[in-house]
Amino acid sequence: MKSAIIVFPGTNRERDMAVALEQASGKAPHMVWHRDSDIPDVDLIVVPGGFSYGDYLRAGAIAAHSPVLRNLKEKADKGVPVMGVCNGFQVLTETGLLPGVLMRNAGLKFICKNVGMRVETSQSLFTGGYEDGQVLSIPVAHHDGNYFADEKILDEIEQNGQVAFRYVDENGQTTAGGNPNGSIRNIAGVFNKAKTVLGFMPHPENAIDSAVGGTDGRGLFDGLVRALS
Ligand SMILES: NC(=O)CC[C@H](N)C(=O)O
Repeated sequence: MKSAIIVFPGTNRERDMAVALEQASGKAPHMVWHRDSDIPDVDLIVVPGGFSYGDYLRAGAIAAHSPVLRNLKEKADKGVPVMGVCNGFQVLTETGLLPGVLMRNAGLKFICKNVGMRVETSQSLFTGGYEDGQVLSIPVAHHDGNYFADEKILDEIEQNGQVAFRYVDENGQTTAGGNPNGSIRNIAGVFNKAKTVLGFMPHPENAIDSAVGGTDGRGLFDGLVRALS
C-alpha cells in the first residue's frame, strides 16, 4: 500500500502517522506539503492531526482552502481513499467531503485521554481489520471534537451506514458518560456515502505499540493494508 500524508504548518501527528503506516505496510509514506499542488499517485491519502494554520478562524477552515486540498478533492472525487484523523477530520468536514461539523468540546476544555470507540461496521476498506461492534481503547487529544449535524443529515447517514465509530462507556454503551466531547448520537467518525472517505477524532496512530498506549489502533492500519495492497 502506497500512501501520502498531507502536512500543513501546525500539523503535529504526521510523524506518528508515518510510523503507523510504515509499520503496517512496510513502505514509508510520501510527505506532501500544503503548498504542493500535486499529490503523488497513491492508494491512500491521509490528513493527520494537529493544529493546521494554528486552528485560526476555525479548526480545519483555512486548510480546507489550501493549494493541496484542490488536488485532494479531485482525487477523492475519483475514488482515491482519503482518511482524516482529528484535525484531518475537521479539514474534511470543512471541505464538504464529509457530512457534519466539529464544534468546541461541550466542556470547553482540551481533552487528552483514552476513550472507548466502538466500530459500527467492519464493512469498509478502513475498518475491515475489526469486528462489527468491537470496542477499542484509543486516545483523543482535541478541543474541537464535538460532532454535530442536523437531524435530517443524521438520519440519512445512519440509514446509509455512514457512521463508522461511536464513543462508548466501559460497558460498550453509547451513554453520556462515555461521550468525551458532547458529540451528537456519540458519533466519533463518519464515512462519505461511497465509504471511500473516512474522518474520526481518536488517534489510532498513537495506539500501535504495547509499550506506549496499547495496540488497539493496529487493526485500522492492518485492515487498510489488506484492502489496498
Ligand atoms: N490532535 C489534534 O489533531 C488536534 C485537533 C484540533 N486542532 C483540536 O484541538 O480540536
